[in-house]
Amino acid sequence: MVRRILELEDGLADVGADEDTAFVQRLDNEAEAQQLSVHVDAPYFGAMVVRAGGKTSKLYLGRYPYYDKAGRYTVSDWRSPVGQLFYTQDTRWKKGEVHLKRQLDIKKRELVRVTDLYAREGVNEVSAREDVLLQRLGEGATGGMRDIVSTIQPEQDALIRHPGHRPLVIQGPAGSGKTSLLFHRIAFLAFDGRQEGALDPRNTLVLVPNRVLAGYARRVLPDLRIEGVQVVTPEDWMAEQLRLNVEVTDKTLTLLLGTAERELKRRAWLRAKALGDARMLDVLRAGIVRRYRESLGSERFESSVTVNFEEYTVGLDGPALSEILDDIAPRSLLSGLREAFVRRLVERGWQDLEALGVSDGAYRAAKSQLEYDAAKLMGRAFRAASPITEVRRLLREPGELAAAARGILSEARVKALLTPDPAAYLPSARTGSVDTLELPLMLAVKAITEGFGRKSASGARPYDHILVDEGQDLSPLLYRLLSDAAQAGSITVAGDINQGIHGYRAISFWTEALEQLRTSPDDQVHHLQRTYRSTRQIVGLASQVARSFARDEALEAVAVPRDGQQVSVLIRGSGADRAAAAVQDALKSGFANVGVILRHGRHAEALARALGERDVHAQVIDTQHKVYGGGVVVMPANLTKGLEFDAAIVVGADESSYPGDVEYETRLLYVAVTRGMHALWLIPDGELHPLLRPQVVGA
Ligand SMILES: Nc1ncnc2c1ncn2[C@@H]1O[C@H](COP(=O)(O)OP(=O)(O)OP(=O)(O)O)[C@@H](O)[C@H]1O
Repeated sequence: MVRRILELEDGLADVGADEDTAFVQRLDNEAEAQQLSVHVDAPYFGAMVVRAGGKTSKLYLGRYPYYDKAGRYTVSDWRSPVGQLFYTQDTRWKKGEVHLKRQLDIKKRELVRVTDLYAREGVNEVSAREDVLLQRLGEGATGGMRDIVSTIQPEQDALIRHPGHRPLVIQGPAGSGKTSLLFHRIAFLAFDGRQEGALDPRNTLVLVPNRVLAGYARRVLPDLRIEGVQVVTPEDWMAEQLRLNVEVTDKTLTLLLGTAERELKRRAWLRAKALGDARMLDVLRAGIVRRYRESLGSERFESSVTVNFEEYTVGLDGPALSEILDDIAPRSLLSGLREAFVRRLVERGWQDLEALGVSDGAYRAAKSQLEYDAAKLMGRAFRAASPITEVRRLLREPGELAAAARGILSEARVKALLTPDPAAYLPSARTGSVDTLELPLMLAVKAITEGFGRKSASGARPYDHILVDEGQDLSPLLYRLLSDAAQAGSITVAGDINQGIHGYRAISFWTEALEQLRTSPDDQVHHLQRTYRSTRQIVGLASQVARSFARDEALEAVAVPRDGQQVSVLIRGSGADRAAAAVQDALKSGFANVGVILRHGRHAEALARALGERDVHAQVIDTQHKVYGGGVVVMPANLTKGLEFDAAIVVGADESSYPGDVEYETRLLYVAVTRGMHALWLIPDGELHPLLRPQVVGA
């Protein structure tokens, strides 16, 4: 390959013939050299001997395909149908049979290791695959998400290749490869050899819980050769759809964590649940339609066109206009009620004009007059209120809200909805803010009135595919909106119901998401159980924490058989001394990426300063606006969601940091202790958290 690249480059300087031919030849050579250059360091990772049509041949499998013109050195794409044979336990496919599957570990042009995954002589495929995997998992973290192309496991492969237009919901414990799987799924769906047709990555949307994770995960995209994917947080996506540039608050969470008053907390919880109910879309639509209908009652639509010096007038009275409104209201959200109303009015007006004898030749002139008059009517009757104003007005006017909600929500939900906001007394940002509970409602109003979706030259269009990471934290209402924002059934959701930290405003069970996304009764939740990130010692401890709040829906994690050092608990000395000692220990053990995880972002700076005084230099990531690029960092637990480190050091591994009776806190503790790949240090202030203490069996 190197020789060929050199040949091509030599040729670039001097290509004979006339100038046009030379130009085309040069482009060809450049393209070939470029195609080859990505292969040089590691051209393939797998080889297979297959027998098909009476012929035995050897084929290679790589990250990028390469088709040698002479046909001697062909590398097939990992996403191709033949690629799938490599990842699964299957040895037969419709065209023939596999005789050998061999893993070739190549690093920087050197063959490091050869492992036969399957040979007819009887290698145990399962254990050989495991050996390769364990080898890979023992390697260090990279500070960004890794591509797992060469070691995709059979259970992951099946999900990556799930049909693109069928909704897919994946439940998996921390470290089971959910985020990796989502990004590899985009690469698979974008593969141009797919029978269903490749999707354009620029038309896909990936939602991740925070901006730090978005940056971390985005780094795997170039390796997978996908470009233009929009990776954002749900809040940022909603704000962008609404063209809002304000701070997003979560007052309910502040209240739930900040008050001891049970009754207040109960009311805040129930109100938040009601606002996130999927049927709120119907409530809002009913409210808007009712108001529009009331205004239309006293309106009249009239439009006149002059054809051949003769004037023709059509008109519709209030009841006829309301009928049109009722007819279009239940339609798709994408285009919006306002535009659909104008379109229908124009259609209807034209029909009436035709009935009066207006000929086809006058259509264009008539249409633009009708559009003008329809827009004028709409301006009068449907006062354009921004989604923010609309939602806030509705939430302030219990009478109107109750009238819209009756018959749609249960009495209990209506009551919860009408509860004045228990968190209203909390201060808001001076520059203006919206609350995270309001955002999906505002987006719903926008969808109902103006439409929403991916922006394109011809208006809003559905996304080719939407992928959601940490999907347990989204509300049923948002799922309902997302299912309309994507092509039918083209949505993939991954998450861990045990890592859900926003129960008050999110789904409680996966079925609540599935109900909104399902296109057939066969669509079910898929479960992952194996976890790849951490050693057995770390997974054992994390499972202990998870058991305190585990849902039946989530299977307990099973660690791959990889051992590491025991989890260390540091007791003596000041918190900063112990944290500094742990970081130094980690670095000495060869761990380059070390996460010092504490409960609150507001303490991160002080801790980093204290570490600095002890000659330990750490970057602080205390807000979503900072980028994690590897090395030693101090971070609050909530921002570490989805990230991983070689070693994690949990500072404040105690009940005063994570109160045991608040599920939000114990779930956050679970997130914190599941971030380390190879080692974990616990640094409690006082006694170790009860959930982290060694369990005494049979006591
Ligand atoms: N097939 C695989 N081969 C090699 N490494 C893998 C494989 N699957 C997952 N991993 C590794 O396991 C780790 C966890 O993966 P990932 O972050 O995708 O899991 P997750 O389920 O999203 O975790 P969390 O819920 O904690 O965010 C990563 O280091 C990833 O590279």
